[in-house]
Amino acid sequence: YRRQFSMYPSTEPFDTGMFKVSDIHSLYYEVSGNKEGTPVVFLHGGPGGGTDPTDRGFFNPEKYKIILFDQRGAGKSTPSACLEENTTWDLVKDIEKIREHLKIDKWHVFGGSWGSTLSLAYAQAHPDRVKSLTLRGIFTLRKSELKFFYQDGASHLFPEAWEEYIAPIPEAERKDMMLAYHAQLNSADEETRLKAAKAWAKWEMWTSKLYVDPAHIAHADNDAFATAFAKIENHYFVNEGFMREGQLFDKQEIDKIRHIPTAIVQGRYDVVCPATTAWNLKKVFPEATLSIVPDAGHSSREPGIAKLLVEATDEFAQL
Ligand SMILES: CNCC(=O)c1nnc(C(C)(C)C)o1
Repeated sequence: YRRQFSMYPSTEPFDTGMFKVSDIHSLYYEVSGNKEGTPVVFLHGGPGGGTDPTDRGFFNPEKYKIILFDQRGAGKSTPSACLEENTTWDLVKDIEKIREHLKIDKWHVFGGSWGSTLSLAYAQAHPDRVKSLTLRGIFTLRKSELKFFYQDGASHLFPEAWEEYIAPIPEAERKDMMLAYHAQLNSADEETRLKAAKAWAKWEMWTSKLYVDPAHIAHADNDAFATAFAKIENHYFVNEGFMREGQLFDKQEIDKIRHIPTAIVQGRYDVVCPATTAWNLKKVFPEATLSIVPDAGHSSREPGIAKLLVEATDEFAQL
């Protein structure tokens, strides 16, 4: 099955639930695959993107106990799109709370885009809990990365989509798009919030694949998804991920994880999280393997990216 489709079939979860992690937040989680298998936690992107049942397909269900959860305010977690007590470090604590709740000692960690950011932050905070790292579309929220995607960079490759992205923002405010969107995404006016959320989400869905995928773009038409995705992403980005610039590359941080078996998979034509960040990571973390997929953009569903991600998890399942 895998040889033909790269990814595994999604098997139904044998455990799902809502797990209270603070006075405000409860997280949706699910466990599928092999109850006695080696555990892996999937960290979704965005932030605020939420999980999809097909995300289980990156892992052999006969070998892995597969844990998916929706991060604070994302997907089925409640309250939806809530920005209170929602920072990188709250999420790192949540991952540990879920690990303890499920009585797991150590687990594999898998994350793409924002999920790669959170995977690195979690592993550097708790290296003794991480069996391996599978990372895709490396994103570390440095100013240059955010500027390229939201202010001046990807805009030169997708001019028609860029015009739609800037449309809700008055000309006078376009010199700082993230800040201008922050005002509209948090407006008291619901129509303003929703219009901005859809335009923000649509920009990312338009640019996530090498070949523009109308079905992917259609995700931005879902009010609840667009609102959570846009509000939470923008909140993290205007706060630069609640990290020092380049923190995840600091020598004392990287040295905590250089012993962990790590696979990096990066699309050559990823315009959301360009390859320069994956290259920067490889330079400070030479023990990690880096595969640059010649015919792929950002999405984990690009055929060349999905294939290498599954090859990595197949290999790590033996650890
Ligand atoms: C800048 N955000 C990139 C990211 O984490 C991301 N891009 N798409 C997603 C979803 C697939 C979760 C929608 O996440």
